[in-house]
Amino acid sequence: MSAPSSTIRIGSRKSQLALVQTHWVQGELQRLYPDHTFEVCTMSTQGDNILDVALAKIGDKGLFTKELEVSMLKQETDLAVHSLKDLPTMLPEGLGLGVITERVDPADALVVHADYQEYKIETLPAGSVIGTSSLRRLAQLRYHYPHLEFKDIRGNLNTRLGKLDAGEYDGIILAVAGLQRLDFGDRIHQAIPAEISLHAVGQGALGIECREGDEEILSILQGLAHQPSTLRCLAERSFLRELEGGCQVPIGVNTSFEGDQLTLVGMVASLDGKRLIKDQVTGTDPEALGSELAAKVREQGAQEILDEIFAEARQNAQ
Ligand SMILES: NCc1[nH]cc(CCC(=O)O)c1CC(=O)O
Repeated sequence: MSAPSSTIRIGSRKSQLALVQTHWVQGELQRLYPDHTFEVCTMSTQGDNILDVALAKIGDKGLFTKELEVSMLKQETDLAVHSLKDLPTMLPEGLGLGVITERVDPADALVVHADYQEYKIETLPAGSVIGTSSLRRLAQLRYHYPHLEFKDIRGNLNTRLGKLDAGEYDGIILAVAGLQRLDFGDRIHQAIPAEISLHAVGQGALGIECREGDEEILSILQGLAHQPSTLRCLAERSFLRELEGGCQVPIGVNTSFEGDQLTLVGMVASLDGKRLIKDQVTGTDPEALGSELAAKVREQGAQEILDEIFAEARQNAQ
């Protein structure tokens, strides 16, 4: 006789993007394990409740993950689906990153107002107003295009596109992945080349968190594993962890495979866009690549840039 089927509870934020991602995971797991029942439990996180504050200024790690984590530790849910880039590199005791799914395009995208259709990021006229809430996008774009103006933008995808179309911005920068997942792929005006904007650590992949040592859940999650995406994202996360950066620091990466050789490109930039330190390493051990690259950019002054940003964040928090 087979074991009685059990119900596995999946925690998710309530945002549209989170729900699309969670329902995709639920569907895939249900297809792979038809004898189990997969149930979605939605909850609000701290990050969802402070939509009108400039996120960058909050700078708290785990803003979008804490409530989901508490519920797993209380055995109320069994796993949580995150955009990997929102998942801190250090997880609470008792929890771990169970699996990384196949990554979609990790690039950033330029979305433009109707009057700016003729331009690309590299041809936008001086003074064009670009909306972004990401320090990483801001610092890199300022570095390459000091003649553009940058304005903070918050809210979910619909809100942001609405503000753009209403004329508050000439263009905004969003992740290709989020736009595609929410069926706004037709609004992608330009995928910004990696030479201009290195993407966020883990961008475009999902990270599924679960209790450490929960062998049943860990083995179920292996059904969703994607090896190349996992190696790339682990190298990126190792780089970020070594630099002790959260999701709100101007750190960008890019990874690529040539045979079994993984290349990790990483950069740290100052918020004024005046300094940008970028380097790369190649090898096969993702954790080692991340720490090796962190050491290389540190030698070139990355730590000073990060220390300035942390000092300013502490001052803002007072
Ligand atoms: N910062 C919020 C966030 N978290 C995940 C995505 C979607 C892209 C992804 O899965 O990496 C987005 C939106 C964005 O950056 O435009």
